[in-house]
Amino acid sequence: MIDKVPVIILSGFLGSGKTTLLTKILEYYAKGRLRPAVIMNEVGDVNLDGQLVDETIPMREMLSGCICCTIRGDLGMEIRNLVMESSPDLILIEATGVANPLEIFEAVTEAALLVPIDIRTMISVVDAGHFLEWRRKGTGKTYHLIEDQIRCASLLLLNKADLVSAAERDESKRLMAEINPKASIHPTVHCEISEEALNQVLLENNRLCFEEAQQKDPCSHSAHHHDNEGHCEHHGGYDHNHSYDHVMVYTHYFDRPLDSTRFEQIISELPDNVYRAKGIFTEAETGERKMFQYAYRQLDIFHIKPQGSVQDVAVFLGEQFPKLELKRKLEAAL
Ligand SMILES: Nc1nc2c(ncn2[C@@H]2O[C@H](COP(=O)(O)OP(=O)(O)OP(=O)(O)O)[C@@H](O)[C@H]2O)c(=O)[nH]1
Repeated sequence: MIDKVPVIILSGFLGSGKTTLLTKILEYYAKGRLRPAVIMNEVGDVNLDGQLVDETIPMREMLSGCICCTIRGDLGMEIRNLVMESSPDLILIEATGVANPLEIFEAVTEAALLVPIDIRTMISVVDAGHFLEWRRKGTGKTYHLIEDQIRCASLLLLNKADLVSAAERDESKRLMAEINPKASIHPTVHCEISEEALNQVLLENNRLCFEEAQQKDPCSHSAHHHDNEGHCEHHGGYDHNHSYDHVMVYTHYFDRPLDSTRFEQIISELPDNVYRAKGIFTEAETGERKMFQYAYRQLDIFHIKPQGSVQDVAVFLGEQFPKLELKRKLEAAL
């Protein structure tokens, strides 16, 4: 009998901390001398998060679409190639922040027809402050998507606990437990989770939560478009009406170094409907390459030595934000 390669899916809304968690899990496996492989999926056409993963880790990038819908058909082949080329002990899939968890589960289940893999668990990372803000609104595709990401996980990280008060952290935890009473919930800062908790979830087979979620809600709110009469379209196709439809991506390439003060100013003035931005640029003052990460009004900029040749680029994700105005401002910062 062929041993099945365990698959762990990392889910969570844009900027919640999935890549941060991925790097922690990879460090944890390195200590145990296990050889993981990674599939990274991005809705934009560049993979910047791959820069944060050690180049010795076998990795496949799936860009310009979402593995749960537009590029779902390619997932099986990517996993198959990864398994054949590097025989990993396990595979970690980092989904896009706008991926519907039930559909990722279905996509990986389809891939299991091509290659001997076994979905082990889904871990969802939730940005504590962002979750509470959406919860207070209580409507919209984004909120329902975050709810689904919570509902389907067996382990929940209530991340960015440093950015909320103790009372808000407790409120988020209580609300998350209402949505998914079965998952264990760990408040974290930078996804620092105990090895004991990781061990438990990674060793056990925890597919239960998303199977239950699927039974409860076969037409999940976030995955399907409701037509004007309120009918829910049925599962079956995945090239239509997806949660990712409402998210806009703008990719801007820089052909020269940037004035970093002006750039920071532009980022600090981004409208609220830009949820996420990230990129690499060359700082005009020093000539250094810098990576920036912007999520939920927080900006981090740090020095980076890119692996391979990466062009200077910024990717913005959000809903209905003015692309042209942003383009004009970015050009003025060159
Ligand atoms: N203050 C704070 N920042 C955090 C924490 N966890 C992650 N971040 C920062 O949040 C930003 C986004 O983190 P990522 O790990 O890239 O998030 P992601 O979910 O992979 O984002 P996507 O690529 O958009 O899906 C980065 O700048 C992180 O350093 C945390 O607990 N506290």
